[in-house]
Amino acid sequence: MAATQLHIALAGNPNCGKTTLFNLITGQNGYVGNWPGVTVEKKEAKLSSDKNVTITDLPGIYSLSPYSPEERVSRDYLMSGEPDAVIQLLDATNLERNLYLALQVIETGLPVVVALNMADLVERSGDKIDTAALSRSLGCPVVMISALKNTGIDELFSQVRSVVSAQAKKPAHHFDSAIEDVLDQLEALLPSSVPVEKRRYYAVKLFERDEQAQRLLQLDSKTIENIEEIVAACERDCEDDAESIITGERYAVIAHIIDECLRRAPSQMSTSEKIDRVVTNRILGLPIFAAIMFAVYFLAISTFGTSATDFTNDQIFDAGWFVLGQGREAYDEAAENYGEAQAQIDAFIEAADERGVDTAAFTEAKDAEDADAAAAAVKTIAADPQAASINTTTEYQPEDEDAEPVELAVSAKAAVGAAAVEEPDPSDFGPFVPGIPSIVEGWLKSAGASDLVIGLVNDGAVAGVGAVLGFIPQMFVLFVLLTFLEDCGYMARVAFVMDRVFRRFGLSGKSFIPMLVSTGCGVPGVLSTKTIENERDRRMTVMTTTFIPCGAKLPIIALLMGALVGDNKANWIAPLFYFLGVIAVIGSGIMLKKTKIFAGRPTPFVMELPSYHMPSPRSWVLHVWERVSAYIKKAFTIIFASTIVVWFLSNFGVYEGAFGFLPDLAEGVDEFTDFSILAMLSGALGWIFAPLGFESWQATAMSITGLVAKENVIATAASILHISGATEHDASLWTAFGQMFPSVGAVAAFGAFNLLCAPCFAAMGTIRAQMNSAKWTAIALGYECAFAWVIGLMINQFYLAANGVFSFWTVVAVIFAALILFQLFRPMPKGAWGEDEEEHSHLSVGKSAA
Ligand SMILES: Nc1nc2c(ncn2[C@@H]2O[C@H](COP(=O)(O)OP(=O)(O)OP(=O)(O)O)[C@@H](O)[C@H]2O)c(=O)[nH]1
Ligand SMILES: [Mg+2]
Repeated sequence: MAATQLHIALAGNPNCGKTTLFNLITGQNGYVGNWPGVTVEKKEAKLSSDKNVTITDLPGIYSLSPYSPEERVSRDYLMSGEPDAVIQLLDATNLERNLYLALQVIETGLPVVVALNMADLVERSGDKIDTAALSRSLGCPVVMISALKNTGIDELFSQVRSVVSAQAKKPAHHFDSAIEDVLDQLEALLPSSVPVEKRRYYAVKLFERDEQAQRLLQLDSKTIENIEEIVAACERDCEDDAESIITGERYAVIAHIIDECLRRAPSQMSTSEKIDRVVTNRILGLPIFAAIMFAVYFLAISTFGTSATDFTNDQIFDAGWFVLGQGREAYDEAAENYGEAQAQIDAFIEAADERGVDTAAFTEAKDAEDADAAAAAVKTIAADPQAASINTTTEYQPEDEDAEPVELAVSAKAAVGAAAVEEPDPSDFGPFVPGIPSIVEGWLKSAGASDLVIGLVNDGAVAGVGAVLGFIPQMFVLFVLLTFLEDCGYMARVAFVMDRVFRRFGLSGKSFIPMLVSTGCGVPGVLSTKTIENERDRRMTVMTTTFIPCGAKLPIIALLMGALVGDNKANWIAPLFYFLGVIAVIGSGIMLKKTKIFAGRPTPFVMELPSYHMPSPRSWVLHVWERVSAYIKKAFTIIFASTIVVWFLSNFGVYEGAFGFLPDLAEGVDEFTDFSILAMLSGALGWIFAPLGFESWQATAMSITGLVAKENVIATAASILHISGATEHDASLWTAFGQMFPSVGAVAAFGAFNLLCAPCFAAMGTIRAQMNSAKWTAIALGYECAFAWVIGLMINQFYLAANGVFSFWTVVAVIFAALILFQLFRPMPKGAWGEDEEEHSHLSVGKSAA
């Protein structure tokens, strides 16, 4: 190929594999999902094998007469004059439907190569396609390919190159001769500036009364009148409207082509159809979906994922760990002995102090962490006659909270013995890997860093970012499972099943696709609402779709579960938070649809169900990696920056009239963070959350930083807990987190609020762009926050009421509950659905292979 720049467009029906092909030939990583409407914006990239060729992946469309925004994107690009050639991709397992668009694209007069994708599936089904005959009928090259299995791609590009350099041609297919005559008349009326190969396209468009084409051609009023007369005459003859006439003609051409080029294998019920019988079953469909999502969240959060996350949080990002199990046991025993010894000494010193013995030397040595000096001081104190007569006992609670407390002797003799017990060093007990904080602290100390810097790095950055990274294993499991469900084709069925539910309250299954995407991330979720033509439905979907827990909310769920149920008990709670999101969407849908602003019939929902297939390992891995890496990137950028800010805000503050670094300023005060700027700022907002049971400044701070990015909820928790030293006494982040709240009800309310309130900055920006109106953005975010607050209020107040605590807020909660129930169950207001007949959704199953 010469060094000229070539632009090639990838056009085709939704879900025919355009993005898969695009990724294959450009090395990009665009979003592939096994349901229609994945790509909603065009995307460009250079061909890997030839940088002079630019490929444009277009949103899938059914026709060139645009109805929805993404159909417009595709048509405008095709007609912009930019593409030098079009690869018209067809799902070869579903030729009829796909040929409809192909004919229109061929009519545009652009150089077209038809690529029949999914060759592998066709072969498996036993169907035979005569590509030579098809090429003759369509008047352009036809190539069998498989984007997934990478076959036929070289042949495809050699054909593309030859059509680009060949003479432009008029389309080869013809309509009924009466219609062709009319089209000829219209062609004759076109300005001479329209090139010969585009004349038929514009003739057809004028026949269809396409406004855009009329405007583009800048016809004078005389010609327009003329055209109208010709079209109207034809309509009278055919007793049909112009658009339907053309549609009918195209289908007649298609029927003829299919007859000639396709030999079907004897039909039998395919495996796909058998599976669909069960999973889209009227009664079983929903319970199956619920069970599957339950399993997904259970597996991700409660099983493998949890132990891995515990490990990262409590070992890697905390104390460190033993490579061998025996080391751990021996170390634990030694640590227990040491703990007992310390308890004996402390009790002894306290008793001695009470008897007036001077214990200052010991306190000093202990503060200086000088073990030898402390031991020596104990000996000196034990020698004092006042102390020598001490003889009592003390109780010691081992680390393991379930273990019985131990009774220990407290006497001079015991203390001297205890002073000889050395603090165990993990490295003496076999291979030990220190945790990141202690490694970092070592480095910083040796570099002469101050306490402030060590605190900033360890309690701020390492604790915060580490806590977020700690959830990667869970995130990984979640995305592996979700990607599988999306790619194998199951999720497309769920959209169909949900359509039946949504339709009841006037939304269509189309609104479910954005929810599906939002399970990964709300940003593409909100973007994918573009496929919803009805503006009211689109706005409502934008408003509610981020209720679905995205990947970044998963750590919140995991943390909540830990705090709510502790270790391994009732760990089936986690999946419920996913359903909280689903219920919030459905409930909001029902309530909003009964308001004037959103009333209206659901848009008809037509969706092709793709055949089931095993996802290709490459796209599976890529997809999971894409999502996990975005999460990691966020941890090191926005979360990192946020934790630094949180650290400063929680370490600096005013204590006894002076402003400064609190650990120095308020030395010896345990809860010094209470005097921090963060505590002041968040405390001022605490009243908002008081009725929800979490007015503490810590919980408020977490909720607010969560608005920047949801990961911040845990990053901030980890940071605050490390600064205040809470996790040092307590092995796990979970328990320490739970202790920040007055009750289980408050923890649940906190979770509900943070999962349902306005999403992160990125998603809010997307909502703004999608709504394209400041007013609607405010309505959307306001609704989300208010809804979240009300749900949180009800959870906390009803929990309190169940425990016999009533207040003014109990009444408010009851009123809200009554209002919600009223709005949910009152009948649809009269006239809200308009006059027209009820429309039904259609299910059409693509011809499928096993
Ligand atoms: N068996 C098989 N599956 C394929 C092939 N090409 C694509 N697929 C699958 O078809 C599904 C849809 O692929 P996409 O590339 O997302 O389709 P698209 O045309 O970009 O869809 P939209 O963006 O919705 O218009 C995915 O599950 C792919 O893995 C193929 O050659 N063989
Ligand atoms: Mg796509």
